[in-house]
Amino acid sequence: MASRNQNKPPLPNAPPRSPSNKKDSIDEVPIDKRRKIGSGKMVGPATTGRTRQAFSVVNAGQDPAVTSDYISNASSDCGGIEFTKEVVEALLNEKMKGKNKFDYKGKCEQLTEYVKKLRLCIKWLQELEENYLLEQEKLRNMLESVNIKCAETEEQMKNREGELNSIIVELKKDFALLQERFTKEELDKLAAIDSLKREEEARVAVEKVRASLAEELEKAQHEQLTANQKIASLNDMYKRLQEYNTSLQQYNSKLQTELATANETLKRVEKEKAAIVENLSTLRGHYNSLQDQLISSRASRDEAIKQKEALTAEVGCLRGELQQVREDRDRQLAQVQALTAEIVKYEESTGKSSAELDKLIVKSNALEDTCSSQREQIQILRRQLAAANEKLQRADLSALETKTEFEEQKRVIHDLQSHLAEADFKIIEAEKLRKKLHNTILELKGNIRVFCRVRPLLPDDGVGVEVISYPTSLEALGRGIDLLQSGSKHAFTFDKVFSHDASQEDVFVEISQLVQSALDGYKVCIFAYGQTGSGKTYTMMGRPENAEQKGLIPRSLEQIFQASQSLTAQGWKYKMQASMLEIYNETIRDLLSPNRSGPDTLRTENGVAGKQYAIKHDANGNTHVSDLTIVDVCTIKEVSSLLQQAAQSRSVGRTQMNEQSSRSHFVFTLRISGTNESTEQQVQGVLNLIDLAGSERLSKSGATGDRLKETQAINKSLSCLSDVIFALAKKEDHVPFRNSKLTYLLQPCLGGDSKTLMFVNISPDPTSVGESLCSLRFAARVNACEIGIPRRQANLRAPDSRLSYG
Ligand SMILES: Nc1ncnc2c1ncn2[C@@H]1O[C@H](COP(=O)(O)OP(=O)(O)OP(=O)(O)O)[C@@H](O)[C@H]1O
Repeated sequence: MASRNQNKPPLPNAPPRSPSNKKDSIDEVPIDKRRKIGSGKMVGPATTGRTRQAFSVVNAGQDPAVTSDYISNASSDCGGIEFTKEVVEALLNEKMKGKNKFDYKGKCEQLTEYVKKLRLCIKWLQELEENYLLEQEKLRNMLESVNIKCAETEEQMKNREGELNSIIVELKKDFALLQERFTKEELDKLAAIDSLKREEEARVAVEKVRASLAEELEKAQHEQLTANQKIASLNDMYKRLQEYNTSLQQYNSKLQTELATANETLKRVEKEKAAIVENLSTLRGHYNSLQDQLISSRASRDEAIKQKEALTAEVGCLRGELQQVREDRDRQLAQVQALTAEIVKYEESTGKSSAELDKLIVKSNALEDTCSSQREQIQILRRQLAAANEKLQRADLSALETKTEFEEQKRVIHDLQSHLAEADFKIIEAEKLRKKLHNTILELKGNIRVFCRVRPLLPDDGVGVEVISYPTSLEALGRGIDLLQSGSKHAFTFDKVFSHDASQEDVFVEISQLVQSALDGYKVCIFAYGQTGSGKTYTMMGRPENAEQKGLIPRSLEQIFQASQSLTAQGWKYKMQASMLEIYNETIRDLLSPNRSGPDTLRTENGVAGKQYAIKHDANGNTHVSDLTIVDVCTIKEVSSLLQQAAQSRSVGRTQMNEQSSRSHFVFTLRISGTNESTEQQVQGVLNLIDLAGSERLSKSGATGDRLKETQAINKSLSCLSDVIFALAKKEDHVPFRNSKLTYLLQPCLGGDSKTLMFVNISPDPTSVGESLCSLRFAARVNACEIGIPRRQANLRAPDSRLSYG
């Protein structure tokens, strides 16, 4: 009985079987074969196939009589009979009781009944045991399979655990590395923030200096203007004074000549007067002598009269002597007569002389009058001359003053000019610093930079009002552009705006630093966007055969080769690899493939037969195009000939908008690897120069057939580009880079850590104003896009490191 019990289901007092904690092993046991085990209850096994007997629940501690009744009521083949421990124990403890000690018959009947019950019980137990054995067998099988599974799972778990452990170890390592990097990045970030702050401060200071300089410049310009005006007015006055001076000098010389002639006349008149005076004096002398003679004659007459009287008296007395006296008298009389005649004559001549004298006196008076009037005139002239001389002196003085003032002004102007030159120099320096700071800020901000270039009007362009203007305010100078469309003005500001008169050199100067950074290990991407015929190819490629009209690509390459050459002195050695491709109708074409002979070469959908040009980006953000021809280049000459080869292979066509329209996106890539033997440094830069195909309206392009297909493909890829830009600008989680070959190829430039610059080319043609507005709006969106912060690919050279891209 004890050995049998081993295979029996647990009795109510036995400890319940621990349920399996493996869910799957429980699940594997069919529901109808599961049993409930509870205290005080015995649940029979479910039937195993043959009979399906439900176990009923029997209460423990049942009365033996009840048990007996119960058993007696049971059917004879024990079907449906269930025994409990108590029933069995009651059955085993049952005593045969007769009516009396000798009631053997009754006892015998009881015994028979008891044996029957025992048989029934044994049969039930045997069945039960059988069932249990079967079930045990099944359970064992199940247990085995579960064990196998368990072992397998355990094995798997062990393997997984191993894997997980190794992953955990790697993750821990990564974590440590990341933490290290994170702290480094944090430190870098802090340093960058610090330097940004410092640069911000410096920028503010520079802005202040610039503002004060601008103010000073303005003041200086104002001063210069007023000085110029003053100089002009002084010059004017000086001129007028000089004219006045010359007229005065002329007048003076005229007066001098007049004075000379007047002097001459005066001299002549004085001479005449002197002669007349002399004459007069001689006449006067003569007159005086005549007067004297007359007086003496009168005296002698008086004497004679006296003598006559004396003689007459004497006549009386001296009659003898009378005759003589008469004769004397007659003689005397004759003499008197003669003298009288002479006196008369003299008197006549004296009268004549006095008339002449009077005349002469009148003449002299007139001459004296003339003389005095001339003297007066001379005095007046002298006074005038003195005044003129004074004036002249004053004029000379003022001229001298003006001259000194002029010299002073000249000196001031010179000072101002040197100040201006200094200010200009300072402004240029400040502008350089501003640009550098601006670049740094942009680098820290991680924005795509946008330069706008407006091409000049071409003979084929439409005529009308000028639609493009440039603001002149200080903050928008050189950075703003205004577009006029149907009377309303749209203002845009970019990092730089080049007007139609900007030369290729002017444009290159602005990007040369960016190109240089490719040599320093940055990924640089410059692409030109714009309506067809707006000058993208001119900007990127230009006319390489003409030194002045060379575009950015040849100029950038020249700079890179020159700079790499000059860096050899510092121990740098560079290796350059060039590749060129075009995306035409969503298909990549290798422009340097030796199998290509020209644009019309027969190609498969994917380019040259058998080649799969698939784009892939690696973890470092480097782009690889499988099967693409990559050429090692050492000189600018080599690259130039490759560019020529590519230009010949490129798909171009004639459209209504452009004679030589690019029908594909052209991508030039230069990979630069630099190693410094002395410092063990390594840098890996990439320069991507991209000339996009021009956007155009189908209605305007007038395209049909293949051209229409091309135009649709171009517009689709450009619309994918704008979708990407919009998603980036909105910082959406999903950016649809994979929607076109162009956007997928540009993914590291648009969403990565490269330095990216976009040229938006604009046509000034009034009929293209709609397209220009679209381009400018798109460019403004691009300018607002944040990409990653440019990262330099530089490291210390590992002992066996090699170039890893190609
Ligand atoms: N800055 C400029 N100075 C002088 N000529 C220019 C300038 N920009 C463009 N052009 C002239 O304008 C015409 C169109 O320019 P270009 O072919 O570069 O345009 P595009 O934008 O590349 O057009 P597409 O997208 O159709 O290829 C050319 O004849 C070019 O020489």
